[in-house]
Amino acid sequence: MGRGSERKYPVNADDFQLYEEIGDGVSATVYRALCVPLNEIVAIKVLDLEKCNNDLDGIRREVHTMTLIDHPNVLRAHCSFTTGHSLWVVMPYMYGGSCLHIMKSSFPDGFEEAVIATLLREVLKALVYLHSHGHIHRDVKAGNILIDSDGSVKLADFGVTVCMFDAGDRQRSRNTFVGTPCWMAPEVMQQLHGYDFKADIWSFGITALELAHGHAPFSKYPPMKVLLMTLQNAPPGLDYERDKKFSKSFKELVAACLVKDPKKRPSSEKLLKHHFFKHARSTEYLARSVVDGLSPLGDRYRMLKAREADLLVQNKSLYEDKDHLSQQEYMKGISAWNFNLEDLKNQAAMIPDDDTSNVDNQSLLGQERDGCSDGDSPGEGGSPHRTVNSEDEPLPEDDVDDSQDLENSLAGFPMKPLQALKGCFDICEDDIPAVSPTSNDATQSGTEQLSQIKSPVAAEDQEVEKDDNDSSRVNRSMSQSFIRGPKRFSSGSLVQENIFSPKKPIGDGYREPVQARYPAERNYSGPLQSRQRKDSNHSLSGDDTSEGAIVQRKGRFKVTSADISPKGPTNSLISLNSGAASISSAPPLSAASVLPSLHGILQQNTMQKDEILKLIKYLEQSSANLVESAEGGASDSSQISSSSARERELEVQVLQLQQSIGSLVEELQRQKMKNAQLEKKLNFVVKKEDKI
Ligand SMILES: Nc1ncnc2c1ncn2[C@@H]1O[C@H](COP(=O)(O)OP(=O)(O)OP(=O)(O)O)[C@@H](O)[C@H]1O
Repeated sequence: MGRGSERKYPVNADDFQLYEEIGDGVSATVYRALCVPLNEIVAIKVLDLEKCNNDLDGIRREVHTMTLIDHPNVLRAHCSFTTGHSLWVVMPYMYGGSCLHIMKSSFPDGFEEAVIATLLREVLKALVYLHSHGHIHRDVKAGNILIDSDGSVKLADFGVTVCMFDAGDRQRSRNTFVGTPCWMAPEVMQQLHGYDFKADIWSFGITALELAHGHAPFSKYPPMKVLLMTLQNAPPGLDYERDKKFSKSFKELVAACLVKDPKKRPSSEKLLKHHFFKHARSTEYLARSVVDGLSPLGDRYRMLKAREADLLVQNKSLYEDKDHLSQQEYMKGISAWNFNLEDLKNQAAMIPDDDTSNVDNQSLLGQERDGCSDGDSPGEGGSPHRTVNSEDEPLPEDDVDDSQDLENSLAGFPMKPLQALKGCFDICEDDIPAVSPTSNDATQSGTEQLSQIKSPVAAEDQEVEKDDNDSSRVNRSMSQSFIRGPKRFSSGSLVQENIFSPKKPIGDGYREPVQARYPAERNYSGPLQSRQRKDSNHSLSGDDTSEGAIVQRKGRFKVTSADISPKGPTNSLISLNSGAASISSAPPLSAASVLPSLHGILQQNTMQKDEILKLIKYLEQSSANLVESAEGGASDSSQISSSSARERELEVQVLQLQQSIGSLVEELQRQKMKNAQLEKKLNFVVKKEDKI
């Protein structure tokens, strides 16, 4: 090994003096070290080969790639060698360490825009280089963006880099499932059609949010949930209200990257020309504004480790008797790039029913581990308490509480919560389009719909938790809506908002107060569907966001061409409710502008119908299981006394489920009617257009 640089680096451990630890990852520990013969400070990544021997190929690939690359923004290995059971990879020492560590220690709420623009420009240069040489990085994130004392930026960690030009046939699409879930593109999660370098563009967009907020969207959640949220929710983005301090062009850049359809994402080359990078400065600026004043990397790393350990101790009592598998699952999934959906699902199936609080507590720890400053963030740290409470007894605000995890929502469900979750996975995995009413680029989302049906009082109660729980709503819309009976039908992307609470006014009347309460200074990322809708900048301009150009505005909502993806627009419910009326009342609309959105709506409608049918089936099955288990329980005399309360509970739940099914059937019929109406309108517009 060792076609490193001009200098000849020794390939013997004795020639290096290891100093303090400066980082660790899933597979390795990184040390600051002295290369004695060259009298040069280096970083050495020490990989325990015994631990990684199931992925020796991956390691070889990483090291090989690291020694071949030659770009100022890509971290290149000087040399590597094995010693004992370890592989040592000798690299340039980057004084500032990773952006993740810098944020954790000094910028918990993220960086200012000029810094972000500069960092991202440098990372993008690295990506342009890698992509043009046939590499997908596959692990773009703040933890892999290293800064040196002079402000130079390098993209590191080729543990998951893969060459697209394998086997001479320039294979452009991969079928392996690798990546860190929060940063992972939906197509990588789906494992359906493989993925290409556009997966890096998604991760790049997530990294942009991470740098802006101090943590990645969904980072507080366990991997299973991250998967669900990424697949089901509208893509995360910068919010018009909450992210006021950021420019329109930044919002556009993020929106351009975080489009679920990889084909619609710009290439790294195109992205580099985005006008957002006019905000970028020189790398000396980074040195001055970010690196200067930082304590030595080793000290910072030690401090962070200590904080992490404290947090673990603090939270230990909350989960120590709980299921350890779940902890492992969380830790592994969040931080590992060897991420296996099947494993995850198997693990999920093994988590016992009462694991609800566990997951949340782990999330707290995990986010600390993974660089999420949620411990400092109001609202986000609150979830463990809530969860613990909700396990014993539902909180009064549970009716409208969106902060609970999907697992929590399922806790009251008679069938095993994680079994139910597994069901969700199956739906997601096999039939993503059908379960993704909140598909691409939502301009109005489940989150918002949810907020529409919240009572004002509830909205007030929930104000503090709103930000960090946006992300869970769409997911939970399904579980909550169907599990807790009509009273709790808080809707979401799937179910028409007024169906479960027909007397409640919908629309701005309820939305406004909630939105007005966003504390402007809070910085959370998350799916932020409502933010996207509110963000009128979202895709207003910018050559790189052409797919997001506005096709049509409907009241407060806009339909963008990006919405007109094969998956249809995600503001479907509002569109469904108002679409027919607005077509006839909007005089300047041309068929050309309306048609695509109508097609989208129709498609969406059909998908919703399918989804509802699936859920009905699912609920019917669950309901049958319930009855069975209730009967089974009754026949077992030894359990009679202890299970009578449970039986009553089950009966209530059966009733609720039946009501839910009834409501769903109604909803289905209503949607069918709407569908028919829309079809009529569509035909009418088409005919009109043909005549013209
Ligand atoms: N050359 C370097 N100079 C300074 N710090 C470094 C260097 N390389 C790595 N680090 C620090 O060590 C941390 C762990 O890096 P490493 O690439 O080994 O992680 P990993 O095992 O690949 O982890 P992950 O899977 O989470 O990416 C980085 O986040 C960074 O803070």
